[in-house]
Amino acid sequence: MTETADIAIVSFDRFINGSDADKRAVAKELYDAFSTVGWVYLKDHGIPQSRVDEIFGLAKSFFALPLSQKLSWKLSDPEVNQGYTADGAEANGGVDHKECYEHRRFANPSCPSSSDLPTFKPVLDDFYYQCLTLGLQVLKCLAIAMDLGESFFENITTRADPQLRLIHYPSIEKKVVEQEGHARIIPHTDFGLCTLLFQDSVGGLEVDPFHTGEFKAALPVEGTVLINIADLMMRLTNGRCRSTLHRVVSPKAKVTQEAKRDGRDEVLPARYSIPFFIHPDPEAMIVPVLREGEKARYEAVNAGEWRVANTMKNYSMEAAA
Ligand SMILES: O=C(O)CCC(=O)C(=O)O
Ligand SMILES: [Fe+2]
Repeated sequence: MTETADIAIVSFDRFINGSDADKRAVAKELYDAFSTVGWVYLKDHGIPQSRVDEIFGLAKSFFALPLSQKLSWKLSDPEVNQGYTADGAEANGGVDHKECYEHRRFANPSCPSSSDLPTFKPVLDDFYYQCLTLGLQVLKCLAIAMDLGESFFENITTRADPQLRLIHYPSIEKKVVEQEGHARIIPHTDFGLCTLLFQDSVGGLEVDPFHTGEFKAALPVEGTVLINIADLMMRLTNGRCRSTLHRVVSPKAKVTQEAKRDGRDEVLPARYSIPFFIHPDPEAMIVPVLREGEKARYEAVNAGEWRVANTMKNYSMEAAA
């Protein structure tokens, strides 16, 4: 049975409302987590649970629409990277069993209108800004921990256009998702600076913190948002913060006799999750910040080109067309 990943639960309240010493203490806790497993559960983060529940509700209403209607908002341009991606249309080296909707900050040409889903856009826009505010605070916290100067990340995120993603993993037979090369989402690292991840209570998210091939469960923890380091932050910190592999598979929860008897253990329930991927300004150059005597482990990359190239790798735009 998969063990549980050792991911710290950190209260963010002392960073938002505390003294300078409190802020530094939280910054150290975050940095310790990000430089080891690469993940943290953040609680008291300022986004009310009722709002998070509301967004899960919106996701359910959206994904419950007929496929033909969802396809009218199809994501088809990696530079715009906004809209709907059907189950099977992502081509990232394996077979995922999921469908997604991406929402952006500045333009959402492929978004349901108020006549399709009355509150969808305004509520998502609002949630987007709550996630952006929290994400920028987390970056500030990291800048303090690494003595980069409080506004280090502010300077490279003034026009940042992160990606709010709604994911639906449909109910599916276990034997389908457990085939070789299949998963709800196959092992990957995220490629921006960091990701905020809200998950429902179903479970199945696993991380391989030290890249040993031993995936461990990152169980849902009520009232928290998971934050994980992504590839650009790893490059920027010359590997000090770690972007680690993760995947979503069958939850390893105990099966009750009752569920076994009537066959419910053979079918996974639907799962929903909401990642928010934070990317820097497209013109930012991501150059490793070195400590004295240290050699750069990564080449400088342009954040905009990096994002488009990695988005293209993940989607088979032809298949989706
Ligand atoms: O659904 C999840 O919990 C993880 C999603 C994820 O890793 C991703 O979209 O990059
Ligand atoms: Fe991910």
